[in-house]
Amino acid sequence: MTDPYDPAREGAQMSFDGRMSYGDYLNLQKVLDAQHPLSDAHDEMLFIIQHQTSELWMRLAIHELTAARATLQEADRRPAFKMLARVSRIFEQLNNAWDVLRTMTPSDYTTFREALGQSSGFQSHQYRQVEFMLGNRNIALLKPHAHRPGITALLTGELAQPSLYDVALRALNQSFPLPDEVLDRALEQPHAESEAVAAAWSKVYRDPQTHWELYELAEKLVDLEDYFRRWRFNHVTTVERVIGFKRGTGGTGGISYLKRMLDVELFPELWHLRTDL
Ligand code: HEM
Ligand SMILES: N[C@@H](CC(=O)c1ccccc1NC=O)C(=O)O
Repeated sequence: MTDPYDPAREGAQMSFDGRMSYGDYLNLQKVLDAQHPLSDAHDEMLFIIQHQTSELWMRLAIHELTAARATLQEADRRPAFKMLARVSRIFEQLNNAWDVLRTMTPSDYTTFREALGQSSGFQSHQYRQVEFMLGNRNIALLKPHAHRPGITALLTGELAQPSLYDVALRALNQSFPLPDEVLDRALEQPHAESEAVAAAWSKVYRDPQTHWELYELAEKLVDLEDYFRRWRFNHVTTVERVIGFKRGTGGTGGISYLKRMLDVELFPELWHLRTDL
């Protein structure tokens, strides 16, 4: 009989007493100890993990968007493109994750929906931060966080900073001067569509060779919004599939609210210029 294969013979480290191991580095004890279903429903674990993993990916998206926004204000903007491409891939990842959640039927969900009380993704502060960073700003949506001063400060701080699109427009302004009302807008509000901005981006798209960096930036933004729209669509479709037209636990009309959000345009000029090219 041969001895069982032992990776230690070729040097695998097998002793972690006093040495940092995989779980230590990743703080797995904390992460894997954070799932506490409130009911006996089998599918509640799926529901919790689906949301927790989404929040982790959003954490990375915020990290990347923060760095991309800073980099777009530097002399060499190109490293930002890689970060923006990564954010699109994160949304692709979140989009694919709906396939797992879709295995939960309305019958499965109703077994634990009541346990959720009035909690809802509507109160996700990371999601709200992503929306605010991308420029979909609305001070009314700070209210669910009023009881958490730290989070309110974070979101209010976000509304005081230029959005990703604002910094892109400042870059555009260096080649095609834009009106003051575009550059000095009230930051806590969403960007208002502007003909001057559309005209400037159109010039970029009519001569990409000359304006390659702006062209690349514009396409990275369109790509990002494209994936973000798919997330919204997957969400509303899953919601209709699972709860139909019931009101949301967060108190909104449910499908009616989410359908309204499908109309949001983050970078309107970049979509509208295409008709006239
Ligand atoms: C069965 C699954 C789900 C159902 C039935 C559902 C339902 C809803 C409903 C009805 C709303 C509207 C707000 C309200 O509650 O009144 C909402 C908002 C929201 N949900 Fe979900 N959701 C589901 C899964 C998810 C997942 C997996 C995420 C990922 C994090 C998520 C994130 C959000 C966010 C961020 C909002 C706020 C959207 C906005 O303000 O534009 N939801 N959801
Ligand atoms: N709004 C959902 C509940 C829900 O989906 C939810 C509840 C708690 C934590 C995250 C959730 N996900 C998205 O809204 C509902 O009305 O059933």
